[in-house]
Amino acid sequence: MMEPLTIALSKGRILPQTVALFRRAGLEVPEDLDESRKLILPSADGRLQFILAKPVDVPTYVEYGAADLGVVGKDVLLEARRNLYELLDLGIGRCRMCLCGLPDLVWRTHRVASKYPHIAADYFRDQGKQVEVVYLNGSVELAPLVGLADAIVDLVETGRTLKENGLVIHEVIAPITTRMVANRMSFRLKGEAIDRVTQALQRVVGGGDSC
Ligand SMILES: Nc1ncnc2c1ncn2[C@@H]1O[C@H](COP(=O)(O)OP(=O)(O)OP(=O)(O)O)[C@@H](O)[C@H]1O
Ligand SMILES: O=P(O)(O)OC[C@H]1O[C@H](OP(=O)(O)OP(=O)(O)O)[C@H](O)[C@@H]1O
Repeated sequence: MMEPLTIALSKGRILPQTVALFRRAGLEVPEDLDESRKLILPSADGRLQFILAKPVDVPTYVEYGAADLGVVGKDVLLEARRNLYELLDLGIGRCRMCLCGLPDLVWRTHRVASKYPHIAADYFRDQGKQVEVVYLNGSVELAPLVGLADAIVDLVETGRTLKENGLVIHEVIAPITTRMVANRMSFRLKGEAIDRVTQALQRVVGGGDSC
């Protein structure tokens, strides 16, 4: 029996859609994957092994080869800057990375709050604008409301969080979707098994493209 292909899935928001997509692609996903507290779950046919990680940690598992493949948001990939192959756009977890703030954005503190400090810093460097990026781990929309920052760089999906807090989008920095990534060595050594998974998923991703 061949060694199984290890796939790191992001726990949380995108997990149910990821599981649905894998099943639609005819890939065997353990019955209890999204309810169980287990972190390593083999598929019944023994060809795949799923590991469940925090989204932000998925690129780390894949770069070090602890997982051959990973399913993770483009936001996390842009921020993590790991050395991985991006194989497929899965077309789920669709949102936008945006610069947001109060409707009349005034630069007072010259600070921008974000859970994505690299993405924010890259954006302002490209704009030639000097700002201090302040890292926050969530509820980032709070920062401009209480004077911690003038603006934020954060994900916007429906726009509801912005609206309920009196904030608006000033610029869309990047469209975001969930991607499948591969470890560089695995891609060469386990090419056949990786191709099987990639092609199965490619057939069912709505509007997603091969990268
Ligand atoms: N409205 C949204 N807000 C945040 N992420 C979204 C949204 N819509 C899609 N996504 C995608 O879902 C991924 C996972 O989001 P999720 O909230 O589960 O993880 P997280 O930000 O690491 O959460 P936490 O820090 O609370 O564990 C994001 O990286 C992003 O690619
Ligand atoms: O446009 P919307 O549909 O309102 O979605 C966007 C919000 O969702 C995410 O936060 P999340 O719910 O992950 O909580 P967090 O602020 O603790 O990260 C994101 O950081 C925004 O705050």
